[in-house]
Amino acid sequence: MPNYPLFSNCSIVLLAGGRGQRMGGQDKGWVTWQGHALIEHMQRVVRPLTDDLIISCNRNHERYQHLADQLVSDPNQDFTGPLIGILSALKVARHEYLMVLPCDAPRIDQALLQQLYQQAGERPALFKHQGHWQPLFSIIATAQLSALEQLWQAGERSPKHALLQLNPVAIHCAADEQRLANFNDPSVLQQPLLIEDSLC
Ligand SMILES: Nc1nc2c(ncn2[C@@H]2O[C@H](COP(=O)(O)OP(=O)(O)OP(=O)(O)O)[C@@H](O)[C@H]2O)c(=O)[nH]1
Ligand SMILES: [Mg+2]
Repeated sequence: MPNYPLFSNCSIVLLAGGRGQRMGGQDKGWVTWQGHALIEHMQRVVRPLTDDLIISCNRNHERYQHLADQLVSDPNQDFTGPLIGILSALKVARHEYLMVLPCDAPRIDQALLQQLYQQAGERPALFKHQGHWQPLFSIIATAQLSALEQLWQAGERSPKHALLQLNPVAIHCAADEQRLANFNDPSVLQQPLLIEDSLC
């Protein structure tokens, strides 16, 4: 029997606080794909990994509460982007590290997240795919909160630019990596499961 949680010193935040404009203004976490909400796909993968699962959301709090250990919400209604969700999660995270994930990447799996976890350290670690940093697939020491807050106070709103200020470690992905795929608009909801995917 494995010991749960599998990542012993790591909180995880699922970012679900966006406007979902490209999904017609829907709360993306509750958009259904293959019979389950996107947030349910994500929660199924990460639930065994942590005993501190945080969901950053601005709507449907009661529904999200059933899936998480803690909820955070943005301090205002402006949808200033995911960096505010990351900051809010860093403030309440109970562990030394915070793994950051979006709510709309239902192809992720534990093997991919293990790669991220293995790079946990003083410097943030981020996936890099086809030359592009993926700041919403990252792991950050909670001790970096004050540095990120200073950047926020100075007007920074981009998670990528903020994390790049902290000299991050890149985790390079294969060019054909599918597991980081974001579901941004309704057209992708028609995509089938990959052959190796399985849903409990
Ligand atoms: N807390 C918080 N999270 C956000 C905010 N904006 C985006 N996110 C989250 O960041 C991730 C990436 O954002 P997008 O893929 O652009 O999602 P979105 O902003 O809801 O969708 P669009 O309105 O179509 O851009 C998603 O998991 C969002 O839920 C925000 O203002 N606050
Ligand atoms: Mg957006």
